[in-house]
Amino acid sequence: MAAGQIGYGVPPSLSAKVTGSFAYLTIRDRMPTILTKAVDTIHRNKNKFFEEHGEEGISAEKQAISLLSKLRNELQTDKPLLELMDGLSDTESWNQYMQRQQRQLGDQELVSWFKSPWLYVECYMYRRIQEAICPPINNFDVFNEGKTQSFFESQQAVMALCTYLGDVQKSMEKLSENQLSEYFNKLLQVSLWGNKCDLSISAGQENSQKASPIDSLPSLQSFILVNDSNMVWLTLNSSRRPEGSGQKTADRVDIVLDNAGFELVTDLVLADFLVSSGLARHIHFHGKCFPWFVSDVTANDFQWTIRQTMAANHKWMSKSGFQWQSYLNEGIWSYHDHPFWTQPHEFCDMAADAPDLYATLQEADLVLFKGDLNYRKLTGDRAWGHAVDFCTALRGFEPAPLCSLRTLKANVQVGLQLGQGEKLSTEDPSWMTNGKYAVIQFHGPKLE
Ligand SMILES: O=P(O)(O)OC[C@H]1O[C@](O)(CO)[C@@H](O)[C@@H]1O
Ligand SMILES: [Mn+2]
Repeated sequence: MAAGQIGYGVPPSLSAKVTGSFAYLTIRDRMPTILTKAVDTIHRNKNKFFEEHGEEGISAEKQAISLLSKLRNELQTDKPLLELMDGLSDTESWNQYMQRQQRQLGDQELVSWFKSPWLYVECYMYRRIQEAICPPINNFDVFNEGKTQSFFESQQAVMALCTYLGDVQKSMEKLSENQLSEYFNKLLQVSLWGNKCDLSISAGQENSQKASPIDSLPSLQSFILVNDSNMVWLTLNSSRRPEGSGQKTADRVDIVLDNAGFELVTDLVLADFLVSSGLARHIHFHGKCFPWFVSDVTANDFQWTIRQTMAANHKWMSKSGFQWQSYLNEGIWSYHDHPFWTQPHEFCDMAADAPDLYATLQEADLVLFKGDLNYRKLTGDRAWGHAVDFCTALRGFEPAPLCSLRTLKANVQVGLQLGQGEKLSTEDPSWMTNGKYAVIQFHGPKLE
């Protein structure tokens, strides 16, 4: 059976069919709010569109507002999903996926917002936003304000983090293996908790990081439900080859990014540490090729964040920014944005639907997946039991040793101890969706 097909023991996809479920509340409440904010943002930029594009900019603004309002009405009245008509490079793939969804539903009911898988319709909404914003304003990122605000309002935390990185790097040569792994664990957890800052769960409410990210780690420790940091450390060390050993030396870690703003800075700091400590020789970053889930990183966000860090009036921030830019110039770091990351597929379909991307990930020694949406795609956004193995939920998706760094914002979680989920539900009924808990969840060869 092909990976991803419904087979024995594969539970159903989360959907809004379950009234009152988190999927239902997201589609009924949060997604329309995101569309309303998008309409408001476009309206507020009307003059900008006129200045840049004259009358054409105004008519594109009017069209975007009308299409987004129509989209919101379709969503709120559970209309059938519509084929995309914008003829972009991924249009055909999206329309084929819709036909695949329709085949799974059969001809009794049409693919629609409250009946089809939540993962699919939420991704589809962001692709319809892209369709609504036509030339000449098609490069306008309707979520840009929120992403830049998150960065500006996290400056204290960014400065503290870059200062910490600078201090660690000053003594890097003298660090023992234990000290190195200590710093690694700290910066891995900073990147993990950076994922709390995402705008789609807050439907765009500000979410900047105020306190020092290092100082808050001890108080957050008990909220990490699965901590496979040791497996990540062993994987990195097993893939490291002594210089000149003639063995594979291109140690490569891929980071599948999530949110811009503070979270992206935590990922850049972690990546800098991996390279400057010698734990990895190359980092491949994977971002989104158009604005996605409100706060996800696009190429523009990636470049903007590095430029802002370089330009900071703070010694360690600007030092970090220049170091990051030179990693990019030297090819030690590289940024990629394959269309698959902005499509609705579960990751167990990647080998079949994006074999080129799967082959790329297979070249990595470790792939870090940031955030909740990536976790939902890793597990197919299905109603697995909490004690089901992560490996089972991956359903054959294993291009390389991988680790999810995720704060829980959707009600799918696997790989827990027997009874752990039930215990959490009594202690904190919204534990899967309130963003307070997190996992560092690894899948790969067992190493001693
Ligand atoms: O940015 P992250 O961590 O992927 O979080 C996005 C999550 O927020 C939500 O929009 C909240 O429902 C989820 O649908 C989505 O998985
Ligand atoms: Mn996100």
